Amino acid sequence: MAAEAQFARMNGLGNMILVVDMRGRADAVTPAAAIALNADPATRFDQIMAIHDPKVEGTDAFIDILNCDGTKAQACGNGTRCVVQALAAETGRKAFTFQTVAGILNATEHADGTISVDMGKPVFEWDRIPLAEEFFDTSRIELQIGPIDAPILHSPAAMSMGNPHAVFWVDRDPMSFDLDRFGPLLENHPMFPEKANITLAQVTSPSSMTTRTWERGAGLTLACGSAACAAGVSGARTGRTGRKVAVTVASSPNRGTLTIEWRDDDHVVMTGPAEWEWSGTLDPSTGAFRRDKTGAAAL
Ligand SMILES: N[C@H](CCC[C@H](N)C(=O)O)C(=O)O
Repeated sequence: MAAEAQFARMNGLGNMILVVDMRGRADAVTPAAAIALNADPATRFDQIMAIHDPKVEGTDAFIDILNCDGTKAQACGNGTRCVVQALAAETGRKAFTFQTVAGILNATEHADGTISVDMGKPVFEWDRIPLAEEFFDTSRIELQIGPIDAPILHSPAAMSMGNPHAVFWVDRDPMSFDLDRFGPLLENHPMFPEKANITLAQVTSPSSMTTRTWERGAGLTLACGSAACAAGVSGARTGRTGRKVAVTVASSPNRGTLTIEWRDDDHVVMTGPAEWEWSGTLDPSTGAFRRDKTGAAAL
């Protein structure tokens, strides 16, 4: 048993997030705790964002990210917005700098409550995504699913946003595809030695698209922020869209939208909402938890 840690159940466009306050202590949320928390309907989640004391000067915190199957993720856009909202509510500050295993992220809460996260630079080199095969141009890799002469999904754009992504272009609503069937096959395809997050994207105008994602380590989620970044960047990279797009996440409640801008300095900035649901305390080694009685937004 470990000392209890405060946590908040939050969401970003429906992407279910547990923000856990691990500051001032040396232990970590264990994979076993993640699996136990995910098994309880009250705390079922897509990602845990564990806030640790900063490890490098100039950052406010180190963020450890776990998927609901207990594996680690290098990036989580929706979860990062949740962390910003929780820390902004606690401190009154509006701007934060975080360290993750994927690098340093700057984030800001705006006056209207939306949050922008600089998700860093996209990575296109095949061996850094990583892919199992060498591709000079990863904006359209050879990979398909379905009958060989009439593939259902084919030629995705591959890239890393800190975590690996494949974006398949589709010409109808992404909700009309059996992503629960294709998702696991593609996530675990030998092309992706570290697996991949699989997104279907329908371009609806030069400045808008609709997406749906099968997440590595989490399956079908209501929304995935880093996938929206990957789709936005891939749209611009392949000439389908401009560098600023409204990404409607088809699977999210009310088909919510994230704004993705691939800036001229190569950084990708994601802007969208975060929502606090309730708070409690948990044991980060076992996942045993208690819900707070108070209704106030807090960690
Ligand atoms: N939901 C997250 C992505 C989690 C990524 C994770 N599934 C992985 O790369 O293993 C997001 O909003 O960006």
